[in-house]
Amino acid sequence: MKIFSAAQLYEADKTTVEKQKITSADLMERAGTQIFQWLHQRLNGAPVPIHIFCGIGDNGGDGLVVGRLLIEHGYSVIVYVVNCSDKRSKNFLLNYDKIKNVTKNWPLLMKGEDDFPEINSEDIIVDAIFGIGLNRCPGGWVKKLIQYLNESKAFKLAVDIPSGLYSNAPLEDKEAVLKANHTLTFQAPKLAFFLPETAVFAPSFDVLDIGLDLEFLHNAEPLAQLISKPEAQRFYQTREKFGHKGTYGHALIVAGSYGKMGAAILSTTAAFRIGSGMVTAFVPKCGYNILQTAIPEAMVITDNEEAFLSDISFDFEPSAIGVGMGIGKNKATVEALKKLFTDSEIPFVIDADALNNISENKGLLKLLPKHSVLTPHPGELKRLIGEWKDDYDKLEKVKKFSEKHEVVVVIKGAYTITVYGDKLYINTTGNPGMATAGSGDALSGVITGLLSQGYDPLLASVFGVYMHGSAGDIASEQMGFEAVMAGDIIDNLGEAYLDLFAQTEPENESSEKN
Ligand SMILES: NC(=O)C1=CN([C@@H]2O[C@H](COP(=O)(O)OP(=O)(O)OC[C@H]3O[C@@H](n4cnc5c(N)ncnc54)[C@H](O)[C@@H]3O)[C@@H](O)[C@H]2O)[C@@H](O)CC1
Ligand SMILES: Nc1ncnc2c1ncn2[C@@H]1O[C@H](COP(=O)(O)OP(=O)(O)O)[C@@H](O)[C@H]1O
Ligand SMILES: [K+]
Repeated sequence: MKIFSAAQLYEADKTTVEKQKITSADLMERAGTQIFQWLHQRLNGAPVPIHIFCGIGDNGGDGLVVGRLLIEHGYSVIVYVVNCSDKRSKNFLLNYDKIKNVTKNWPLLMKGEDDFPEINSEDIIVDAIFGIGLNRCPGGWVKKLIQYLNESKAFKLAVDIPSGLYSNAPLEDKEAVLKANHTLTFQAPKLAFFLPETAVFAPSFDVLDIGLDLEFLHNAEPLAQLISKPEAQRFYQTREKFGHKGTYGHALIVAGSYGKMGAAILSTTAAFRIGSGMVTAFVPKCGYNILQTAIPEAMVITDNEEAFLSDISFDFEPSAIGVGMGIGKNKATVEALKKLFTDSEIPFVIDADALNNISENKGLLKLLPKHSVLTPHPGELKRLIGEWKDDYDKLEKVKKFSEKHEVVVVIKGAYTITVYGDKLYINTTGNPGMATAGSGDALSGVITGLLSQGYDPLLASVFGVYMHGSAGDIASEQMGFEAVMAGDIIDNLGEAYLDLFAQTEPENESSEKN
């Protein structure tokens, strides 16, 4: 699914009105109707008080449509107009008149703090104050209203985007944004929903299709691509009936040091589980027995040193190399990395201490084979590219870094973002159960294993991140977030493959009605 900027959505809006020969008010009616249906399906006529806060733009107009439809269906609704400006939009005014036709009273005009209503914790708040047209940070009593609503325990449903959040620009004041419980967003998710500083305001969302022009949306260059199951299914490369272990490549995992041999075990196992034909682990001497015992399927080559890596030499040609997990920062290891990068031409997956060693010896970057994959968590990324002002600044810096060094950068996190040149791919799988030691080692093994099978570096990254998160989701469903360990993510990679093409249960009839 594509993520568009606010400007693109306004364009899509305009094109749709022209091509479908409808008015912008018709489009607003569609949008408001979708929100109404979402609520109606869930509330099924329940007499719960619904407080709808409408701004004076088209987001407010949507709120008025929702209010009118709810009132027509007998719900208990109070509509407020957050009267922060005289410049009411045309479609706001049209729907302001229309709502008067279905209710005896005009909506309540709010002009300041004295007008803040009492809201009970069982009530529902619909936030239609500001949408993607926000052009400055909410201040004064409107900011106070947002804070007042945030303090309420009532369920908060945001229309299109939580008020105070820019769809694709940095946060100015985190005290002036509505903390929605759920957001119903029109046509396409907004970039702000996926970035750490702003995602907290939209922790869950549904995308409502309001029928914007498909041709426009198809041709528009998105800000980012969202990677869900349909995209992952397209990336999957079928296993051949007559394939043999050589067909699926020979991955080399260069990992481990004294006390951190687990990292090597996790990456090696993950490379196997994602489908690598053969995997060799290159470890310090102290890891020999450990690896051979833990993973009989793997071949093991050892360094001359007992406790760390000092000379990474091997006499075969791997189809992919994953390096860095638990290797430490010994001087000899830095030299070994220099030689490894210089001698190899195939793309690497570079993780953990290999990244930290690069950060401290930036010259190493120039030696990386083109299209290598770097998998930093936020701390490693900071060491690599320096501090950033906000999430948007971070993305711009990573894009430049990716372009300059011709590498794929996987920014790990709750929504892992893969960056290649100026393209962004945002992953949708994964959960807080994966915030556990070694889950990153599992990911680097997964991506190395996919590279070894012939997935190109960008695909291996985007598909690998999806599969890793999906395996984590399956593990969490089975055992709960807290109990998940990195090994459980790896153990469920097979289930993640099965899930990729599993038939979903048909919805039962009653939930289809309405
Ligand atoms: N573009 C589309 O595809 C569609 C948009 N629709 C709705 O239209 C919304 C966008 O509507 P608008 O462009 O009218 O903009 P908004 O309704 O988001 O709000 C902008 C209005 O509030 C004012 N404003 C902005 N920031 C303010 C602040 N901090 N303090 C006080 N006033 C402020 C602006 O000057 C403007 O009048 C969308 O979010 C969506 O809800 C839907 O009705 C239908 C389709
Ligand atoms: N809250 C979360 N939601 C989704 N995925 C997460 C979450 N926390 C961590 N992860 C994933 O788990 C992995 C953690 O990697 P990393 O921090 O390198 O761990 P380690 O260094 O312990 O191996 C990443 O792939 C990250 O995206
Ligand atoms: K809103």
